[in-house]
Amino acid sequence: MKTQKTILLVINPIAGGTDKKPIINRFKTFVTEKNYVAEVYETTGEGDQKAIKDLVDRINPDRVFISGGDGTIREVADVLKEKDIKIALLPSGSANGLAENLNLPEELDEQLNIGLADHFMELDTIDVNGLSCLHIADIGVNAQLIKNYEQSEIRGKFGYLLQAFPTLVSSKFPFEVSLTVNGETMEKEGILVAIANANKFGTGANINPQGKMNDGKFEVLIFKNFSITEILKTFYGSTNLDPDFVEVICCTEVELKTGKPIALQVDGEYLGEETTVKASMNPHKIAVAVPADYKL
Ligand SMILES: Nc1ncnc2c1ncn2[C@@H]1O[C@H](COP(=O)(O)OP(=O)(O)OP(=O)(O)O)[C@@H](O)[C@H]1O
Repeated sequence: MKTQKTILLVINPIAGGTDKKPIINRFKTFVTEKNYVAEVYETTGEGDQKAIKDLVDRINPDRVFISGGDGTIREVADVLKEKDIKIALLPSGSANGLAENLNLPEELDEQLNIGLADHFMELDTIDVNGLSCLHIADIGVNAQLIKNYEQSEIRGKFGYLLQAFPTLVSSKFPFEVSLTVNGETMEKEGILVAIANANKFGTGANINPQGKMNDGKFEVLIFKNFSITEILKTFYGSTNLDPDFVEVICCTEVELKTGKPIALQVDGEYLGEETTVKASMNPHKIAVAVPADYKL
């Protein structure tokens, strides 16, 4: 008798503030009908990486489905680093940045079909202060916004919106930053410095139109000021942002130093205030399931 392969679902029950039972139940039925064994791990927020690692070592899944926001994807990718296990996404966070960049459909069954099919992208991973980053890390206003959101009671997109105003009037911005990139050190001033593997934030704003998630490089984007016109352009996916608003440097390694501690976020998760951020391209890539018509 042929041994059945196992598909693991790692799911964050609190992501996006929605009930996850429908996703878990549908996942179980769907993969069982396709003759796989379904295994589910629900994150607890404590010691998940160790627990997932132990589970993966024990059950040796054929691939791992991840349901949550980018924070959950990042944590699982960290565990699977150096293991040759493919991942698939069932987005359920409040802002699903990575899924937005991969053009994943909204419908759960379509996502499950893509996850079980054989179209993959070898996604770059960046090390940011020792953590894996698949999507976008940044210091400045966006990270501050995520911090304020995480401390608030309201989840979901509305929660982000509510935090926008107090964040934008904070006295911390703009800040001075020294960047060492491509063998050169430069002094800049900005409101946000992003280290971007992907193009878009989870809100859909296309901050890095030139970025490719599988080219072995990332972009450093220095947003210099608040320009409503340019911010709106990012929302409409313009590939033509004004250099007075954002400066873009393509590289494989960067060091950022700020005079005062500035909020840092990696893939949607606030990581505290830092004065130094080091990022470098990790030689390890992770295969992620993409729609058949996804253009690499
Ligand atoms: N059961 C749980 N209880 C509390 N926190 C949890 C639990 N499981 C995971 N977490 C925490 O959730 C965070 C990751 O959240 P994730 O990014 O997946 O969702 P989100 O914040 O709703 O979505 P997004 O990042 O798209 O805004 C991590 O900090 C993790 O420790």
